[in-house]
Amino acid sequence: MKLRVDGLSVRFHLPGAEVHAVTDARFELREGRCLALVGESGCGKSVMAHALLGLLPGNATVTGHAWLDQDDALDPASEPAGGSLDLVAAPEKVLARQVRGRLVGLIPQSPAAHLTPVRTARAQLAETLRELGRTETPDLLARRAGLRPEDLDRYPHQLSGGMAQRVANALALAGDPPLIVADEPTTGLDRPLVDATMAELRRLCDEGRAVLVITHDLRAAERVADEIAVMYASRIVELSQAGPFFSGPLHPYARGLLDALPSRRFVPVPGRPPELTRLPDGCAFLPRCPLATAACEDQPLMNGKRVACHHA
Ligand SMILES: Nc1ncnc2c1ncn2[C@@H]1O[C@H](COP(=O)(O)OP(=O)(O)OP(=O)(O)O)[C@@H](O)[C@H]1O
Ligand code: NI
Repeated sequence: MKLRVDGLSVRFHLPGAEVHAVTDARFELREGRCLALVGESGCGKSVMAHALLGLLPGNATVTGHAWLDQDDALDPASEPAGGSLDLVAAPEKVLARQVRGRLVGLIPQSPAAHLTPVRTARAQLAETLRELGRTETPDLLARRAGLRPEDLDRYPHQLSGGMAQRVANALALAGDPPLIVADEPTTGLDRPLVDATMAELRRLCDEGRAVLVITHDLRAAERVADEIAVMYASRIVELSQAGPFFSGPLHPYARGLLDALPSRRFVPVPGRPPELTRLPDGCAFLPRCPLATAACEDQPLMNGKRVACHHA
């Protein structure tokens, strides 16, 4: 299994404005690997994830491709067997019946908010298993996710943050999908739970799944990721192996993000990102960039390199 995102763009149409939420994203992610997508709030991370699952609202236009190559999927019986499926072009029927939960599992941004308040965790797991045509019991699924059977008798408001996270993980894994997308899986969790969640994602990866984790917690990303994609104002501006990235980020924005960490210089990137309704023709980071020159009025592109910057 391999995900190949190729020229993916998302625009939202609003009265009198167009939001450039994702622009020309390109990356690959294969089984056994974890890619962390990092960047400030509002840069387009969740929109990218939702585009892969066909979960965007009606005012969105998605262009480009997101190929899911399934030649060696975890479960060879999964439909459609073999071949490639373009998640962007796939009709909703295919996404609903074959993709969501079966090929791509989503661990949503706030797990508790995605659980139905009036039903126990067990009832929700049972329903998801039934929909996916799986024969495992909710208890087995829960045990794999680190929950005790008695936890499943609880309603969402009776679950701690960590337990709600585990229920969300169990739901995302119910259909044994080869690709997991985790959108800010550690929001609101304390440090030990962040570390436990990251260790769990790493385990899913080491079992042979592909994991795309979205986070603005670089320390968490460092613990789990093989590769890092840095997003700024709708574009991926650096795409690198994790080791070289953390020892020497190339994009001035990526350097700024790392310098902002308490364990490093603890100096935030000055200024604010631009509005996605009014992006400049050139480099969107120009007004905040210590390296900017007149050359930056031309949009820097990755063109197969690690970084989109005229000066890095
Ligand atoms: N339905 C929509 N209509 C219009 N604009 C939208 C819609 N959904 C998202 N956006 C805009 O798309 C941009 C990207 O949002 P997104 O949720 O992907 O950010 P993010 O990087 O995930 O941020 P965060 O870290 O805060 O979750 C934002 O400017 C947001 O306002
Ligand atoms: Ni988000």
